[in-house]
Amino acid sequence: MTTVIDGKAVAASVIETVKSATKTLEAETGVRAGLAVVIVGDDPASHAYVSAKSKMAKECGFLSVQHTLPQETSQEELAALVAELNADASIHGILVQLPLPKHLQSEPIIQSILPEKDVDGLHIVNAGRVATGDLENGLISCTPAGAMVFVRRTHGEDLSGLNAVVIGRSNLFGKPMSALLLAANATVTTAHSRTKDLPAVCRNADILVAAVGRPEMVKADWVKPGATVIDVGINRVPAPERGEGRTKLVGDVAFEECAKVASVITPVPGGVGPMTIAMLMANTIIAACRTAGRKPPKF
Ligand SMILES: Nc1nc(=O)c2c([nH]1)NC[C@@H]1CN(c3ccc(C(=O)N[C@@H](CCC(=O)O)C(=O)O)cc3)C=[N+]21
Repeated sequence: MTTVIDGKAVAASVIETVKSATKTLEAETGVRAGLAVVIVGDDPASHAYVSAKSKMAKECGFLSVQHTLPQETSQEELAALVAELNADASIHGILVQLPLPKHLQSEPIIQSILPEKDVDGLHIVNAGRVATGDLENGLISCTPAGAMVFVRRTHGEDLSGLNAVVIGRSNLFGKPMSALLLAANATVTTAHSRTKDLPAVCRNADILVAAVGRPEMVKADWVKPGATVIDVGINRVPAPERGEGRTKLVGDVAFEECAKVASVITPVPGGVGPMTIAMLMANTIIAACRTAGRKPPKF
């Protein structure tokens, strides 16, 4: 039987841990975890994500602050807001929603966030800690951190002897995901668009992670029988079967056919997506615990 991972349920269990750690931290130290989310412009999809994050932060018991800046915000104005949040002791986590409007450079903004408040895990210091296998002192990027929760709940902490293949090599996901799997002792291949015979490489994977951004690219004959398949793709595609002009979300994995071969698989929606938001909350309580000199919870 194939297990379809319920990402919403796993995310809910992460959120429960965050809630109780938030209560304990406040009761014992008086420190209330604080998350600031910054959004620039009026892209509707970005606004939907940001409201979901702010709402979840409130549910966790955090101080939740949202800064909505107009489309015409300048680089200097955005940098000034980040500097203000860096200096604000009530804020433990800062997230600047990406992508930024075209006239703004995201890289200098992200690198100006204090690493200890970089709950997105995108600062070079946090990326470097992951790359060097130091998973104790930094903040780990939310989507790979969430995917690793699925991997740990399926295979345990130690992946010795298992082959993992990550399709995708972005700084946002593929590279940190490969580093996390390697730190857990898996034998890791990072595959990408230039990889020769990608299906054959994938068939070698006990753990196959797809993050390419191509709808339903991974087919059943790419999957090793009994493998764990984690789908990180979020692609909006036309769904004429649901009515004219309608769309739906699909992953990078052809779910129905791959589910017949895999032993564990994540769906889209309802897989990795909800975990990304849950791990943002996890990073915020981790950051808050550290500033208060408390040991953060494990996820
Ligand atoms: N600084 C920054 N950090 C991010 O982490 C970040 C970002 N910018 N920009 C945009 C992407 C995208 N992202 C998602 C989070 C949750 C779902 C999610 O919960 N998806 C639901 C479906 C939601 C729907 O129906 O649209 C699911 O997969 O079940 C998806 C995507 C975070 N991102």
